[in-house]
Amino acid sequence: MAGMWNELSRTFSEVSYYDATPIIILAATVLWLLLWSSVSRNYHTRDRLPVPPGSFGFPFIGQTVGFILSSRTSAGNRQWLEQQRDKYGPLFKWRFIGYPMLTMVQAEGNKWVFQNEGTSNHIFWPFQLASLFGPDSAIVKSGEQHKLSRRYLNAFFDHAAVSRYLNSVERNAVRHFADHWQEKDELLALDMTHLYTFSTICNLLISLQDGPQMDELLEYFDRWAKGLQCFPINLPGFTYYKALKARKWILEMLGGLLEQRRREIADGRVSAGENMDILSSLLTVPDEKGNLPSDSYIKDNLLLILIAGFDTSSTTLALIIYFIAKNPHVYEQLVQEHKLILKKKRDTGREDQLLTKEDISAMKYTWRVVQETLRMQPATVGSFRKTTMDLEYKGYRIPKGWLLNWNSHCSHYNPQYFKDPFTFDPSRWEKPPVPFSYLPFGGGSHICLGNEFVKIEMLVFIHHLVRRYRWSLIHPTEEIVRDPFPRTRSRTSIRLTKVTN
Ligand code: HEM
Repeated sequence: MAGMWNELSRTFSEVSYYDATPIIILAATVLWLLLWSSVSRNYHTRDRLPVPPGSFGFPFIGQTVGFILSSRTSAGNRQWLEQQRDKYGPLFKWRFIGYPMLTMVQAEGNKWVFQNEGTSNHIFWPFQLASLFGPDSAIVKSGEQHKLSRRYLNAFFDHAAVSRYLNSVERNAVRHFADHWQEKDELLALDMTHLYTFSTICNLLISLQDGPQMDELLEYFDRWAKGLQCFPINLPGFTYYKALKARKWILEMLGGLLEQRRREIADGRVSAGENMDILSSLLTVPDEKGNLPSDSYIKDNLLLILIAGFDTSSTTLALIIYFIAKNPHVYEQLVQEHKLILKKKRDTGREDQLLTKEDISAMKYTWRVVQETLRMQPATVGSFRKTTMDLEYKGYRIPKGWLLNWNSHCSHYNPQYFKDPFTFDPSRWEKPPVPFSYLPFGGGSHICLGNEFVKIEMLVFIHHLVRRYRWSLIHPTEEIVRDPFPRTRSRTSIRLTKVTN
C-alpha cells in the first residue's frame, strides 16, 4: 500500500512538475514582458519629455558674463535669477561656463536637489575652484569619501565640541575689543570683524594669536579668496595665478606648523586634553578605521575650514552692524536682552565670569537678528551639484551631466515664504520657516560644517559690542556689493559712542 502511495505521489509530482513547466515559462515571459514594457515605456516617456524651459544663450559662454556681472551687486544676482524665473518659471535652464545648468528658485526645488544628493547628483565645483580647495578638501569630495571625511571633521564641530570652545571664543572677543575698538570714534566695521573672525578661527585651529604671522596669513587668505570670483587665467599678473600662489604659500606655512607640532607632541610639550587645538587633535585622533589622517588631508582641510569660516562670518557680522544701525528699535531690543543677561550674572555672583551655555541660550532675540541678516544677505547664495543619471522632475527630463544650482537668495525674498521680504524684521523668526526656504548654511550632506560654531562666534561678539557701544552709519545710503561676499561699499564705516552698563 505504502509502495503504491509512493509511486502515485512520485507520478503525481512528476506529472505536475512537467505540466507546470510551460506555465512557469509563460508566467515568467509575461512578467518579463510587463516589466520590460513598463521600463521601456518609462524610458521612452522620459525620453520624450521636454527639458525645462529657459535659454542656453551663446555656445559655451551661455549667460556666464551676464550672470557674473550681475553678481557684483547684491540685488543684481537675485534680480537676474528672478528675471529668468518670471520668464520661464521656478525651474529654468541656462548655460554657465560651458555647462548646461538648471536653477531652482523655490523651496521645493532646493529640497529635491538635497534629498537626491549621493543617489542621482553629487557636488560639483568648476575646476578653477576645485584647484583652489585642493584634492583632499572635504568640500570637493562626494559619496563615501565625503561621508568619511565629514564624520571625522564633524566631531570637532558638533554641538558638544562647539560648547567647549565658548570660553576661548569669548576671551578672544574681549581681547579683540580691547586691542582694536578702544579709543576709536570711527572705524570700518568690516575690517574689525575680519580681524575678529580670522583670529577666532586661527586660534581654534592652530593656536595662532594676533600678530605679524597672523597678519601675513590673512593677507594670503585675502589673495586666495579673490580667486573665487575671477576668470581662471593661470598666467603671472592675473588674479587666479596669484590665488594659486597664495594657496601654495598657505600650504607651506601649514606644513611647517604641522612638523613643529608633531615634534612638540613627541617631546610631550603638547598633551592630549580638552585644550588641544584642532591641529593637535588631527595629529593624534584616529578616524573610525583607526588611521591618522595624511598630511595632505590635514593641510587641505585646515585651509578649507580657515577659508570657509572667516570671510562668511566676518561679512555677516559687518552686515549685522549695518542692519542694527539702520533699525534703532532692533538695537534697543538687543540692549534689553543683554542687560538682562548681565543682571542675571550679577544676581548669581557671576559678574566677572565668562558667558555660560545658559547665557548663550538666553540670547534668543540676538540670534533672530543674525538669522534675519543671513536671510537678507546670505554670505553664500548657492552652489552646484551635477546629475549622475537622466532624471525626471516636474514633468521635465533632466539629462545626466547637467548642473543643478540650489539657490537661497531668491527663496529668501519670496513673499510666499517671507512676508514683506524687504523689511528687516527679526521677529519673523519667532516661527520656523517653510522647510528648505531658508538656506544660509546650504543643505544635504555638504551643509555648513561650522553652523553650530557660527552661533557662538556671533552671539559672543554681539554681546560684547552692544554692552560697550552705540553706533551710526557714516554712509547710511550706501549700496551692498558682492566680491564675492556681501559688504557695503565703504566696508561699513561707523561712528562709535561708548555706553556705560
Ligand atoms: C555666517 C557664516 C557662514 C555661512 C553663511 C556659511 C555658509 C556655508 C554654506 C552655504 C555651505 C554649503 C556649500 C554647499 O552646499 O555647497 C558651507 C559649507 C561649509 N562651511 Fe560654512 N558658512 C559659515 C561659516 C562657517 C564656519 C565658521 C566654518 C568653520 C568653522 C564653516 C565651514 C564650512 C565647511 C568646512 C563647509 C564645507 C562642508 C562640506 O562640503 O562638507 N563655515 N558653509
